Amino acid sequence: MISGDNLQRVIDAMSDGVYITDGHGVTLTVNKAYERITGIPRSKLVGLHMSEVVRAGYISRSVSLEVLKEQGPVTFSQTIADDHKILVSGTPMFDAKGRIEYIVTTVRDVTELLHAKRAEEQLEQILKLRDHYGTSFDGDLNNVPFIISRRTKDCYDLAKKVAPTSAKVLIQGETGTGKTLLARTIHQYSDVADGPFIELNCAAMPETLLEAELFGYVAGAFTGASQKGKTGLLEAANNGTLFLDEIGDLPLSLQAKLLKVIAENRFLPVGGTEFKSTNFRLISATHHDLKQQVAQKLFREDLLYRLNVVPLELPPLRERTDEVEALLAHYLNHFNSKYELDCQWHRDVVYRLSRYDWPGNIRELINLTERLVVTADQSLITLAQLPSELRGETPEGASGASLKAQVEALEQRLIEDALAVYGTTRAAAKALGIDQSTLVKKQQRWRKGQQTES
Ligand SMILES: Nc1ncnc2c1ncn2[C@@H]1O[C@H](COP(=O)(O)OP(=O)(O)OP(=O)(O)O)[C@@H](O)[C@H]1O
Repeated sequence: MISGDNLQRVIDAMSDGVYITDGHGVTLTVNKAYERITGIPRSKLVGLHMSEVVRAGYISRSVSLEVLKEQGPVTFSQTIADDHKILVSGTPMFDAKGRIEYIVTTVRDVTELLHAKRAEEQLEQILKLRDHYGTSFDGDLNNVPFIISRRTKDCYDLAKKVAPTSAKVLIQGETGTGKTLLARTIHQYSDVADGPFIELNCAAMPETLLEAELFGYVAGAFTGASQKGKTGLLEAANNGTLFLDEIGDLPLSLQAKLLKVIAENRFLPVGGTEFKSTNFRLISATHHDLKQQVAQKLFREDLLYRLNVVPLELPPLRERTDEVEALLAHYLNHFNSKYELDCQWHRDVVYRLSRYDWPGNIRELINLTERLVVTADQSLITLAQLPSELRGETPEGASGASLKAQVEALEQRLIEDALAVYGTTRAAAKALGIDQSTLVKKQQRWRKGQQTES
């Protein structure tokens, strides 16, 4: 049996707070951890009845009194000084006659645990965001063949040179020219390479959503906002890189807010009152001529100067024709192994494609290669398999079909091609200058047509 001083030494060695009363609720002792957690010295408590402890204002609620009332164990959580959250559990100890002899209460400070839980939740949220925004790149950068001509090499050389500095980089280039790949390269060669690479396409969503994604929001900031609030990308990119693609499409109101974030390294989440600090490497990209946008008052001049410390320009593929052959060879290999095929380019095809002007640039080349590989009837891909606009023929009018049918067929092909190049109905519709709903309706009509034919 442990008794007297030894019992006190034992409970003092415990990391949770311990509070012991007799069977009437009179304080017998507390341990050192209890004194530390609550800030109340033992000398002030010993001999006091729990109701007096409450009356004296040391605690707001006594678990021991509740144990006496319930004649059984009781647990609850409480907030004490400095916003500390404690978990209080009272357990009765009965004598041989079934009367409560002692009440032993343990007090655990769970503030740290809650912080850790909150941090865990935030981490989970950030990982989700990264999953959503950071994985469009498939594979390891080192495995990407940097198929680059002299002109593109200059651009990559400059990018690698400025990567270890904190200078802001603005990449200019048409869609599919490799802006994201270049931004990732800068990140990989930068001092924050171990941090996150967070990517946001500013043209992809409406203004309010864009603001919520970037700045995050506090719980209940607006109808439909999640209970927990949401970590914004500005915070998720902390100690890493934030890549803002299509920055030219950032609405003016958000341009002003972004400028402030860049100047102050802090921001207010939507609906929040407390600033959050953040520190990230900013890389932006656009296919627009931002100077022209400034002249049209669509883009803030002060923001342009901030972003454009190091301008990098990725030329369109039609100006890098010496890369086309290598790109065709590389992506043919890639899709051959992906689909376990053995397709080859006919040299006329390579010749023809080297002279094509690739409005969708490298992405169009990749999509075309995949399409040709998976639809090939034979291993040699010849000119006959190329879409007619790439073959350089004009088949329209030669088929004898009605004008309406021919227009429809042309429309269908243009939409299919745009989908192949841009990947989504929204982007394809935008490129073709039609509504997304119109494009989807047409697709549905064609699908129905196919079903009735078959
Ligand atoms: N030098 C290169 N060698 C091989 N593949 C490349 C090269 N540059 C880009 N690519 C590939 O081309 C595709 C398009 O590149 P990326 O997504 O970087 O273009 P982008 O300019 O960011 O396009 P968008 O403006 O539409 O977002 C990607 O699959 C990328 O891996």
